[in-house]
Amino acid sequence: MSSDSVIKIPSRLPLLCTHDGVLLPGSTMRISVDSARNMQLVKTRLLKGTSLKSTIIGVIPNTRDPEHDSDELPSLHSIGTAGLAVQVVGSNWPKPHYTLLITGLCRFRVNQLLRERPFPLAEVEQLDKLEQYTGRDPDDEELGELSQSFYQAAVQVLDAVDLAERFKKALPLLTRQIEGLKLLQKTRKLRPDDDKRVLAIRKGGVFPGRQFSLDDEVEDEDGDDTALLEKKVKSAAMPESALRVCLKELRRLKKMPQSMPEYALTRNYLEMMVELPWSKSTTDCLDIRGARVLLDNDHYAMEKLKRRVLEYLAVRQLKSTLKGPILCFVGPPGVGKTSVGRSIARTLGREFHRIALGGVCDQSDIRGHRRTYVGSMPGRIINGLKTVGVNNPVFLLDEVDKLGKSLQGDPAAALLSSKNQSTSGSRLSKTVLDPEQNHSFTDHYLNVPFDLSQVLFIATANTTATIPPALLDRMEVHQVPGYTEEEKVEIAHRHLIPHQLEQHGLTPQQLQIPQDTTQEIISKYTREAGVRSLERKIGAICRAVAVKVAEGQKVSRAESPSEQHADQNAEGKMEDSEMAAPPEMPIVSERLTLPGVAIGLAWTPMGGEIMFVEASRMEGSADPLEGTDIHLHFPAGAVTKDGPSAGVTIVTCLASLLSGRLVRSDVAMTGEITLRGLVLPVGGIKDKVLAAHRASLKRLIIPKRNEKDLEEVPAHVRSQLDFVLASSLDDVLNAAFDGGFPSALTHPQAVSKL
Ligand SMILES: Nc1ncnc2c1ncn2[C@@H]1O[C@H](COP(=O)(O)OP(=O)(O)OP(=O)(O)O)[C@@H](O)[C@H]1O
Repeated sequence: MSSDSVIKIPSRLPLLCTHDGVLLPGSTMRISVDSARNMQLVKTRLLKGTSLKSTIIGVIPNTRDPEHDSDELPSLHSIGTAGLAVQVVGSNWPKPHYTLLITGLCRFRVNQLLRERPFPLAEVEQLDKLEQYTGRDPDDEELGELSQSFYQAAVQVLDAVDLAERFKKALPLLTRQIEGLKLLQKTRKLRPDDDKRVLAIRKGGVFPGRQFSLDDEVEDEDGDDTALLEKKVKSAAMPESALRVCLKELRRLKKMPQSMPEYALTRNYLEMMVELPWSKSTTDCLDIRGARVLLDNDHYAMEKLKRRVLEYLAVRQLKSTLKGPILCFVGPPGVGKTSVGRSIARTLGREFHRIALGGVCDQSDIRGHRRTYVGSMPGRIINGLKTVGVNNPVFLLDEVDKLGKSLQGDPAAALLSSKNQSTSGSRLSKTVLDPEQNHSFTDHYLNVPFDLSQVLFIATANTTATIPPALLDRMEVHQVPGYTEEEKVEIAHRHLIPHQLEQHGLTPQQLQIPQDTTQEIISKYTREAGVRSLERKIGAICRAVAVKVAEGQKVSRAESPSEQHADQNAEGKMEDSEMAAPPEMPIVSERLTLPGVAIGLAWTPMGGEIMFVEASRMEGSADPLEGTDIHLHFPAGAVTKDGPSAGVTIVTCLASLLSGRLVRSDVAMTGEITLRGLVLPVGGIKDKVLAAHRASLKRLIIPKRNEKDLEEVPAHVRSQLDFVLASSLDDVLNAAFDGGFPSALTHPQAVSKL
């Protein structure tokens, strides 16, 4: 190595202060310059200078926060790098600045700052030399060899003037570089603990004396934590297969650095596994006599349902391993379906959990997400088990008729067994409701079977029409019909009022609601099959009274709702739209002032409804009535109308229209009609009768073959209605019109031409 290859820098150097990046000897760096001092340096020294010496400047890190870089001299680091300005490019956009290309030559120390303006100039001492390793260095063999081979490789590429040749030379070098990097990556993966060590060493670097104690601390804390988890896993009493999976995951967890995202995922999984009630259960305390008392105490009326529930419980008592049917309570809202489910849990001494299925349209809602998904979690069944903490709760699957379907799979299928759902080859996927299979229900998140055979499932729905048939097939359906007014009054006084008083912190002395007030609320302020809205109205009264009690007034008796309403409005204290003026009732008579209108009875998922059917005729060309078009209309667009039970009403409506005679306004009817004029039976008789009774109708025309269903109608309701049991169209028309209706056969134009 010749002495002239050693670079010597001037003893006085202008200083360029940098914020971003540190120039090191031997490297080349692009530096953007825009501060006043640096701009001056570039203008007066680099652009005006003519000698090689004038292109050497000192590049020194400015340790002051650039935000506070003012006119004062920056806080300069005491050591900098002398650099050769290879290129200077000026630009005015976005603001005036220069971009310098500088090659670092050697380090220097600032001995004395000679001046500060227009740019700093310093007396410096050169610290190292940038040497060229062109030959073998006897002092450092390895460095020499490396430099030699690097040099040779570089010269080879330099020699290749032809582009193809150059590619051929450069490619193997590039490939080797990539392979090297890959290898490095692989070894990092193999030794994931490295990260942790690096972290610990870094901490140790700051406090060298504590280097290893810090490391140990991290390991210890982590070790304690996983040891605790391991203990929990072992004491969770999980089945063999689940335990195996947990132990495997624990082993993986121990090897993972905490900073790895998978660490948290695995931990969460293990925490979930240990919290599940694998073998925790409550002991059934079934006493049929006690159950009967409890059911009667909790619920007024609903005799048929309570009887069936008792039968179900009795069989369970006699045969503990019963893989019985799943009870499904179907009825309008607010008739006590959920509440009966809760009572069943109480009679058995079991935990109760409600799983709302309304609107669920993704299978993973029930069976969970696989752990590969970000944010994956178990489905509602497993979550429910975690919540109740035992493996034999009563699960109420609420609103099974409102399960949706989507691209994410059919949630109903997740509740059932289905060959299409096979998870691996011929193996059937284990599903929730199938008693033969649910002992090994596999949630996607857990990925190990959980035994659901001890869970008692009960389902509720408003209608069976939208329950997927395969699901319906698994269940034993029990219709829960709506209540009569009298039943509602009883329910209100026995259950709803005491419950609402308690909810609002009132005593029975502070608020007494007389029966006739309840009756008035029911008939004028609610129109529903169940008692939900009634309960809300009672709640509204309680709120109003609570205000008065809190203000110091004593309320001994609730005013009738209309008085109360007037009172509240006068005082302007309670703006409760729930207690608005009652609708005009009965609302029937005014509608039947024209021929061509008849009242039908419909069954909807919300209970029975009276339904007007209207027909009007206009000029037209339709057959069978030459020159006449008929418009048939079913008002109340929001009420779904399907099924054949409007048949008799439509015919009556048409008969009225064509004969110009009025249908009796206190008559409602239901029944299917055949082409030959026979009346066929229909469903939902009890709900329909109750709806007619609510609407103060007097006469009901129902199919003769539905006579047996009248048994379900409470006697006092039956006694207030005049039932006409129709087997033919003549029976219907005779009962619907005052003074009867001449036989259809005497009107040849009305005979079907089909
Ligand atoms: N026969 C009854 N005896 C006592 N309380 C009743 C009776 N029927 C309903 N209730 C009360 O009415 C309220 C509503 O009942 P619940 O929530 O069980 O209705 P639901 O039929 O499940 O309605 P949904 O279909 O909307 O879920 C509850 O407070 C319940 O206790």
